[in-house]
Amino acid sequence: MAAVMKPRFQPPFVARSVVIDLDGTLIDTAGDLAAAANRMLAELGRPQVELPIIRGFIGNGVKELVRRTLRLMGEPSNELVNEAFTIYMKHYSEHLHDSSRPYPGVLETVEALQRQGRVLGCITNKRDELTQPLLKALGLHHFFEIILAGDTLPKRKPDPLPLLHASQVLGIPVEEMLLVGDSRNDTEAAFGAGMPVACVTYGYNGDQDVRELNPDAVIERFDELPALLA
Ligand SMILES: O=C(O)COP(=O)(O)O
Ligand SMILES: [Mg+2]
Repeated sequence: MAAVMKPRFQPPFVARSVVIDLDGTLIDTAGDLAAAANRMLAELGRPQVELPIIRGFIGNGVKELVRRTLRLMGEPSNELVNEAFTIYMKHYSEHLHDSSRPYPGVLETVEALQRQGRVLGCITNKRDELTQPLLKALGLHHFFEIILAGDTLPKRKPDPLPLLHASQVLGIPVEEMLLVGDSRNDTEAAFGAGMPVACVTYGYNGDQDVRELNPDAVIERFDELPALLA
């Protein structure tokens, strides 16, 4: 059987709709995510962990971040993960935007894209109860026609389901959309859905350069995006 090849796209992208990842793409959330992890660890009587380590654990939702953090101190039981997750959620939801801010150029760019008549969406693995207040607090919420969080649908990125769902709800074919993200979860979801994908270099993809993920475009700042669009 012929190997399944990822469809290739190149700028300028049609991008009637631009769907954007949250953590590491729209908003720099690592400081607050790490602070909540350290508050959780303190409450559990465990040692603190440095920000760069926690940064590497972002991308698969808060529960996975909690599990990976605990794993630094030995394989945790599911019970411990659940207990720690409850503690984490309490602290993180109380300090969602102490230091979290949109990356440079984000606000101006989403505004410009909207003015051009492009339909905007936010597709994140972050839980809905965290996503909605964070986007509201930072003045981004009203730009998005669709917001799909990590627990909105039965599957999340890297599964293509959220992208296919957005395409269906918006009535725009996947190849006329563009996903902007920062990690392997984003590129895998886009490849699976047949959607063009651009990666930002400043986000959270562990130690790996996003260019190795083979996205259709790479940008160093969010405001380089409009130049890639038709
Ligand atoms: O919540 C996470 O771990 C990551 O969320 P993201 O999909 O917005 O990067
Ligand atoms: Mg991300």
